[in-house]
Amino acid sequence: MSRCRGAARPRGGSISRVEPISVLDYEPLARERMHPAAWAYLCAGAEDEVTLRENRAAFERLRLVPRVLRGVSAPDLRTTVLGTPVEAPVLVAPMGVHGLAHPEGECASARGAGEAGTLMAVSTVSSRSIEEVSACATGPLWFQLYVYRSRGLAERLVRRAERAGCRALVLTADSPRWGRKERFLRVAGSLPPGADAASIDSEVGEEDLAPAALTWEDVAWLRSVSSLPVVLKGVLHPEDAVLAVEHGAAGIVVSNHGGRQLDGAPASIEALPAVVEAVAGASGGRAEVYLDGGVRRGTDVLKALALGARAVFVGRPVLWGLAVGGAEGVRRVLGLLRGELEHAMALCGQASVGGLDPELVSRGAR
Ligand SMILES: Cc1cc2nc3c(=O)[nH]c(=O)nc-3n(C[C@H](O)[C@H](O)[C@H](O)COP(=O)(O)O)c2cc1C
Ligand SMILES: CCCCCCC(=O)C(=O)O
Repeated sequence: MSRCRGAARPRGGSISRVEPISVLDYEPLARERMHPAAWAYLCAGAEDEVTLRENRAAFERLRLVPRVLRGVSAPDLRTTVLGTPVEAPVLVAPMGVHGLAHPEGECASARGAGEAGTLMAVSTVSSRSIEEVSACATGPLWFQLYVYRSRGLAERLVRRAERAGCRALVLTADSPRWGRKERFLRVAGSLPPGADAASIDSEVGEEDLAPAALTWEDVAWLRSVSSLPVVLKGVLHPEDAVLAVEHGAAGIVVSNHGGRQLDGAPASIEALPAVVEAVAGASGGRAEVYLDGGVRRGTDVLKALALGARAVFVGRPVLWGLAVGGAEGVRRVLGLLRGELEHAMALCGQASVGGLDPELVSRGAR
């Protein structure tokens, strides 16, 4: 399969001659610019990519039921995430090795995110070190932590993230081992140049880089070694959401890792309502719930917000924008999503992202 998703798009390069008008227009343009192995890695889901496809299909099954005559002309998209103001509830997901998409890697992505008025989560396996990214960034950063078998490495990374000014730690919980990205394995045995992991390359030898099988005690451990808020990423079961709150998580990302870990896991948007309900019960609304996976349209963002997400993270489209236009491409991708969200809110009669109701979303025709 040549594309990251199944939907029909214009073929034959015709779209590449005009300015992209939607996020999805960036996908074929990015593919033209990237090494085939890098492209396969970026696109890949795990195994048969059932969950990867389902992330999109589940959004497409949902309907928005607009309210009318509400006098909404300029919806307010501004919000906060763990107290940090953002221009819109559309954040940059932690993704490794941005250097596969652009030589400036995460430095360009962080500039693009900042210029779009939002925050970026920097991956443990970023191509540029957390110090370099922080030096380039024009907006707030969070740091995504993979805990390897060496806990000493994890603690050193946390210290570096703190010194670099990151405002939260995102602990990825869905990766006790790496998902099998067969689409990538079929075309390449290894990643092409650009796939450095600068923050950790300087720290360890290969033998330390196996992921650890974490337990809930590790969440408590992370909280004990840092005063930064901890966000748990990769939660799909409501009981895990409750445990996350009980172990002190300030936020939860409902995520199946963009379909890259357990194939057959539910779509994130399907899992969201039960997690939102569980977190509301367990934390009285203090913990924030975010979503990622398959967000490609402003209407997807609106559906997720209406179903209780405080914000969404966007993954692959940010790398498409990065490949096509560096920092400016990232800014434009985020700007397109923001513009579409604003448009959808106006058409749905919604004045602000704070006042959305699950009633806005329906599973079928009314
Ligand atoms: C190329 C690539 C690299 C990723 N690297 C990481 C990572 O280092 N840490 C992590 O927690 N998630 C990682 N993810 C998962 C994203 O954070 C996010 O969950 C996912 O991309 C969201 O789905 P979307 O791409 O459909 O928007 C990666 C995803 C991709 C596509
Ligand atoms: C050997 C490095 C694997 C990094 C995994 C990054 C990730 O979470 C993803 O690609 O997905």
